[in-house]
Amino acid sequence: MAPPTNEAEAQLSELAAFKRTSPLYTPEEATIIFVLGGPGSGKGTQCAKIVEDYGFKHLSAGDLLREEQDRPGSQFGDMIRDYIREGNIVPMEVTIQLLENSITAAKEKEGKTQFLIDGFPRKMDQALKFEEVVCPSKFTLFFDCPEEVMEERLLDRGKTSGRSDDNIESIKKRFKTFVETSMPVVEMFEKQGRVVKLSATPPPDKVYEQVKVEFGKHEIALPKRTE
Ligand SMILES: Nc1ncnc2c1ncn2[C@@H]1O[C@H](COP(=O)(O)OP(=O)(O)OP(=O)(O)O)[C@@H](O)[C@H]1O
Ligand SMILES: O=c1ccn([C@@H]2O[C@H](COP(=O)(O)O)[C@@H](O)[C@H]2O)c(=O)[nH]1
Repeated sequence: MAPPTNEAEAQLSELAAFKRTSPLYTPEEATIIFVLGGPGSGKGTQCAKIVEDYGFKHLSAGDLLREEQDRPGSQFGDMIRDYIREGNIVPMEVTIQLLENSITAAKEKEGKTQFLIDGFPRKMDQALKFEEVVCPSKFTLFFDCPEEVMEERLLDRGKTSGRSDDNIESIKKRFKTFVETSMPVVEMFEKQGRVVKLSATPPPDKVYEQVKVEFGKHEIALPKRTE
């Protein structure tokens, strides 16, 4: 077990986003789509397709946390490693600050205005705080998938992914966290009429066809090709 967890956790309230009381960006300045679904439901696979066609910036909360975990000198590295291995949700301050930094960088350096936030928010406090201090979301794309399908996909991915949590023990913990901690977030957004729910069981191209239909309904247009 990594020792500096408490020390790292004690630093969290010092992060810049948490000193604000209103969102950094308006929905006109940044179109935010949250992408949720159980572990292995195919969020990353669909995000890659959306990026190719629609030009969104894809920000995976899990990838950002893994990068921070491996960044030399990170004060949060050991803490993140423990949370991920146990399938738990890293304290929201870290994840929100990483997402905010990436959104700002993509806006300033790449001129991006549309963002897919993949695998986030996974816990109620993250959902509320992100919309309060970073930007309100447009809607949540939710990929619905049975556990047995997700388990088979993750075990298969685990043969080559090198991920510390693509093993049966961590997968079971991640499913539990998803049901107990993340589904209430989806249910809250659903009550607000802000969820687009799709079946993630068909093959990737079939799932993507549903995504495109829903994007059309929500007036998310394909960029005009110049050539
Ligand atoms: N519709 C699908 N049908 C079959 N296999 C799929 C489908 N979508 C994704 N996969 C495969 O399942 C595995 C998990 O997909 P992916 O990484 O996109 O899921 P994820 O929801 O982003 O997972 P995680 O939350 O664990 O990061 C990958 O190996 C991927 O190739
Ligand atoms: O908002 C988040 C998102 C992710 N985590 C942790 O990362 C792992 C892996 O996430 P993937 O989306 O499957 O790549 C997840 O199990 C959590 O431990 C998080 O803490 N907060």
